[in-house]
Amino acid sequence: MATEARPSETAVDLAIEGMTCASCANRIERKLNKLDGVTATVNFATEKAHVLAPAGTDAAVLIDTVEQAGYAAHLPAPPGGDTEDEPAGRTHEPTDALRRRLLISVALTVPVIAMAMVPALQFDYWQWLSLTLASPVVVWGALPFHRAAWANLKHGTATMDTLVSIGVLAAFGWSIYALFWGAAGVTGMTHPFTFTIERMDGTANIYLEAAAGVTTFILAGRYFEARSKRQAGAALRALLELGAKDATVLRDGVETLVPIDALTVGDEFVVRPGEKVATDGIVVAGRSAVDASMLTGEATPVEVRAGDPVTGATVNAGGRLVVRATRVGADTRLARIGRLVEDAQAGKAKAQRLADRISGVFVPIVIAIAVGSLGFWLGTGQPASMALTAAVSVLIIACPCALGLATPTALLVGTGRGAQLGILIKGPEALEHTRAVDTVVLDKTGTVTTGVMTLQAVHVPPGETDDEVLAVAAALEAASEHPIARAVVRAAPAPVGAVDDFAAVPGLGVRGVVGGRAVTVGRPSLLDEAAMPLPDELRAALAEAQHRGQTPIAVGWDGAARGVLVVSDEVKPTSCEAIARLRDLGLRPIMLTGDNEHAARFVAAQVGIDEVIADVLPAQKVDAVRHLQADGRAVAMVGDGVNDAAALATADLGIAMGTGTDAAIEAADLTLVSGDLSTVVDAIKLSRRTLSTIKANLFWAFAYNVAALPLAAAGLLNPMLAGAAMALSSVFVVSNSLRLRSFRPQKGY
Ligand SMILES: Nc1ncnc2c1ncn2[C@@H]1O[C@H](COP(=O)(O)OP(=O)(O)OP(=O)(O)O)[C@@H](O)[C@H]1O
Repeated sequence: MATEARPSETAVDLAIEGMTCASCANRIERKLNKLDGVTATVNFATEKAHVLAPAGTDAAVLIDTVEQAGYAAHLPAPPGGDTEDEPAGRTHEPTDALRRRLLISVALTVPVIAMAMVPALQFDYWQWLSLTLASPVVVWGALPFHRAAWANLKHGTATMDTLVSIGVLAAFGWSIYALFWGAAGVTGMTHPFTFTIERMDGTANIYLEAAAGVTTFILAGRYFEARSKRQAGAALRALLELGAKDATVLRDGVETLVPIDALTVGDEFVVRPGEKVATDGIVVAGRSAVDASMLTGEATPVEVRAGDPVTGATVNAGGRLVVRATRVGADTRLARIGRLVEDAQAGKAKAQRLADRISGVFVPIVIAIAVGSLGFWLGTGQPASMALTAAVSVLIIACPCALGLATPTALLVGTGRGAQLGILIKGPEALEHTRAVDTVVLDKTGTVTTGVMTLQAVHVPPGETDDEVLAVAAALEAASEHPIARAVVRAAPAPVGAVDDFAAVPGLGVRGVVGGRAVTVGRPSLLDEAAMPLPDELRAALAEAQHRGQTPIAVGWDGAARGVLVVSDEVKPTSCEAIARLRDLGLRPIMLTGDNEHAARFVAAQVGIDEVIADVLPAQKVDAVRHLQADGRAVAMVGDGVNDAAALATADLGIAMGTGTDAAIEAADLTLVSGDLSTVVDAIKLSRRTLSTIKANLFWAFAYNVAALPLAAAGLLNPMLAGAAMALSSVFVVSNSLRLRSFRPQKGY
């Protein structure tokens, strides 16, 4: 997850060009971090740098620093703004150039390899034709590697490109020497492969097929890598491009089409059937069904009418709507989703940080091993050709490009696929957290239930009227965001007066002054505290409502309890199945709620949860999670409310409902856009699969390097085969990551 900027800092995102390997990202990161007060994360897969710099830092300084390191940087186009131009103009071009370079190199390399391998093709002096064909490949085909190696050299560093460049040039240089000054150019045939150690003058051997072959294989690896990287990023771009491009604004009854940027908060705009909702807002007129499947993966359109919120980029499936804009530009839900996904993709998993560090020290060590094996074989009296083969193979095989790609590509694809399904994964840490989870703690209201409460009954003692109690309670509750408060306000008979000195007591209720009366609404204990104990008949009504599984709240003012309001909500249609699926996954569901025990058990029984922790205050929710953790459980917490935020952050894995409060979403590791509980299972499964993909990638990339190095140093690997194997390992890692694209939720989409 990318770190948030503090007030004294600014966050700058830069698009970086010219990185060829993960160690380039490391270098840029180190350079930027050397600047005073700067913390930078550079991601090779997304080709972006996320920089936190002291407030007022000029982006030009950062760009300069990147350029000094030998790469190009520029400020990226704003998300949702020029996104159409950006991928078409910028990202395709380097891939096309790379493709041309690759195709020409392939055409020149095939005959070189064929001549070296098939004795029948070795006419007299064939080596000179080989040289003619291989030279452009080694010089021009491998130019990106040479250029990068040169830039590195100037800065006293070495990267993967250094290995490739030295390896290719060494093989080529040797061949030239052998042809012009040795015996290679005069005999009819040489044995190009050195699996067997030849005890003869090494100058009879040339390695042009190796030099050209390595270049071509690595170019191919880079090309496929670049292509896959683009494909992987496409999911996110598709998401950001979902937004409407213009809006039909309604001013003084006249409809005008304006570009989306011209829309401001408070504007009313028209959405005709089939059109996209321009931005987040509240319906002020009309009735329709809105299809939000592109954001939530939820196939069934949702009914909306005046007063209901709608999200930008969703599609109006029914009638004409007039919507008042509440959020525009970077504040919209779509923009926020985009940022969350991008942040997630920019993050680095712990394992990857280790891989980055290793590849940082790896290159010099490899060069040392290469020089060492060259010296060793020469010292033991082997022909120079054999010693050179070993050294070049070491250089080629060691390039741990696959290592650098292991995490970013899997994250890119996994989080991209998640975004399509309405599962927002905050970063690699979130993935690591899903691994061990064995217990899922679920908040009740808004998570297992719809969170839309309705007033069921009003009980008043003699001398009070239902309407008055309700009206006074509603006046106070109008200032609260709680689902209970909304139910009371909705049910109130007439508009009621304003409230002064409003105070919410989390998990207990609300207090304030309405029309000169000091009013308290909430749990009976809150009224007890205010010396307004409930009379017996109200206590009886309260107990009865609780037994029915409902939520009663007490109302009192001026020193006396005035009534009991009973509210309840319904279980979400998908909750029951979701709990069953959580159990299938081996997870233990527990309900944790601030509501009364009876109401909690009533709901729990409907969805198949048998463990209930009820009557907990918001602060105690954290304690409950800690308790479970102290028992050795790895806890996932699913919640939606402000009162859940601390528990979400405390849990090993916090999962927020996208329909919930911002506080909950900020605190969570995963956000489920749809607010559908059954997505929890998919989210855990997708996260686990992404994590295991990362691990498999890292394992294979590492195992390959570790296993192949000694073989190469022993002179048992031909440089060309080393090049092919190296390229294949990168391609393997990237395609393994791409398999995450096929992740399918169990059902319902
Ligand atoms: N605005 C309010 N008006 C009336 N009662 C309230 C209000 N806020 C809280 N309460 C009382 O406090 C109790 C606990 O509230 P809290 O917000 O902690 O949990 P909840 O949201 O109802 O349930 P959950 O923890 O499952 O989300 C409620 O059941 C209610 O009795």
